Amino acid sequence: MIGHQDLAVRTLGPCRIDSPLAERLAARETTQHSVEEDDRILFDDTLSMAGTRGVPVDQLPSLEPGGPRKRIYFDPAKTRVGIVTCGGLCPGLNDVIRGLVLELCRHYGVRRIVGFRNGYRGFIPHYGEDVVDLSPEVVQHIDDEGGTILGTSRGVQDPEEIVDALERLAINILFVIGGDGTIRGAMEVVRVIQERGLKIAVVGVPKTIDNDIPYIDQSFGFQTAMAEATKSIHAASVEARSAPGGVGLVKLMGRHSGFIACYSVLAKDDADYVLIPEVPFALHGERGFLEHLRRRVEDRGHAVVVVAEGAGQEHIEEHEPGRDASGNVRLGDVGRLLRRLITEHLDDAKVENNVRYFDPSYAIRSVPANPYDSAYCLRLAHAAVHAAMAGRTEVIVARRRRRFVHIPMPLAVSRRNHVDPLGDLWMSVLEATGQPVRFE
Ligand SMILES: Nc1ncnc2c1ncn2[C@@H]1O[C@H](COP(=O)(O)OP(=O)(O)O)[C@@H](O)[C@H]1O
Ligand SMILES: O=P(O)(O)OC[C@H]1O[C@](O)(COP(=O)(O)O)[C@@H](O)[C@@H]1O
Ligand SMILES: [Mg+2]
Repeated sequence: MIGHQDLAVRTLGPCRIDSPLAERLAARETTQHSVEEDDRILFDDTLSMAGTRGVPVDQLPSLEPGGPRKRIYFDPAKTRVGIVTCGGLCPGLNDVIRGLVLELCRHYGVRRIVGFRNGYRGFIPHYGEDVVDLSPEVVQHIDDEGGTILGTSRGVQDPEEIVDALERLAINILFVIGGDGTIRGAMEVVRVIQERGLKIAVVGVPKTIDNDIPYIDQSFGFQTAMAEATKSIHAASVEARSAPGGVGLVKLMGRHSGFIACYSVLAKDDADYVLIPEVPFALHGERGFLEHLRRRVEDRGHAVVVVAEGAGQEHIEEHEPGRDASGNVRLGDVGRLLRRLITEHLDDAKVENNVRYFDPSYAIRSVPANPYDSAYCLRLAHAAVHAAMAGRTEVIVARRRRRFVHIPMPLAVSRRNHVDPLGDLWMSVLEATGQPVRFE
């Protein structure tokens, strides 16, 4: 069970410098829309969960609110900042970079910001990467493009060498924009910073199109990626309805978590089946997926199947799971497997069929953020700057139940966020598709 110690945020030291934002904060108080800096945000949000703690209200587990502080730790005029993006692409990376730079420069008066190129390898001399000077002029329109102007990479790098680079460049604050791997890497960097007795803040902005980082509301870029995915579902539906025995099959990203598959199906209510990693399914037999699909095609003349890339891995026999440079398990191709099995099964049953396979793959994550995600990215960037200037470290900024909060990095990587097979989201998916609760 999560307790106080899991939610405690580390700081570099007391805040002794008046914030340039102090004047406009004077009238702030906790309301429905903001939380005062000394207040706390409750971790549990139901009576039953809070009740099982059996402690007085002021001892309930709570999170530190995000947002500006009246006094800060770093002196803006003497603060040097680094930014790095790591891991897979996600819509909104450029928005976050832009938001960090604009907030640091325009509101805090920080003048020296550098971007490290191509993820953590940008710190390592051996790769010969340059650093990029970042200013409001450089970042002004970068949000018009997908990807990240800094580049990104996978692959573990030596934290000692990363901290060497931070020391060489006299960096006081490092912003890391990345997923669970990036956060684990950042924790290693924090460890070395501590061992060397340095006062460098490391603050993360969590990035994941899979939406698999826990304790936060939907991650930035998710809505954009999900909206892109709906285009393929629509195309699959059109193809399926336009051919005798049409089956539209769409494979979407989602290694361990089927959020993109679920939400895009709810948004484009055209799918008959959704298969996700969290809900194992049987392929064969009377109550298996293939037989159910056959009956659906015979009854209605067509069907649409959406599968998350991490689903049904247990059915992929020849696959020897290797790992990518970051240590992530390489998945077998469930899309191709299903295309073959569906065709064979319908052929064997003498059901006329036309299976059309869609794999939008990188197309859903390489696009620019939509306006909702852009606004969200900007607000996350603001929260990250506020946290770092106030000396918070080993922390990510996140929105949880619509409040901006500081989540300690160890908690953010302590588990993965999954679609709960007993939860409301999966229930809605079952209602939308009409598929059975289990294929068994
Ligand atoms: N356990 C770890 N310790 C240190 N660095 C890690 C760890 N896991 C991943 N990283 C590094 O973080 C970066 C991004 O990780 P990756 O898994 O590729 O993407 P993401 O951050 O999106 O999960 C890579 O450079 C990777 O080597
Ligand atoms: O081919 P790549 O770049 O390794 O990325 C593929 C993976 O990246 C993702 O888009 C996101 O993964 P990360 O959050 O670990 O970067 C997954 O959905 C997908 O499996
Ligand atoms: Mg990851």
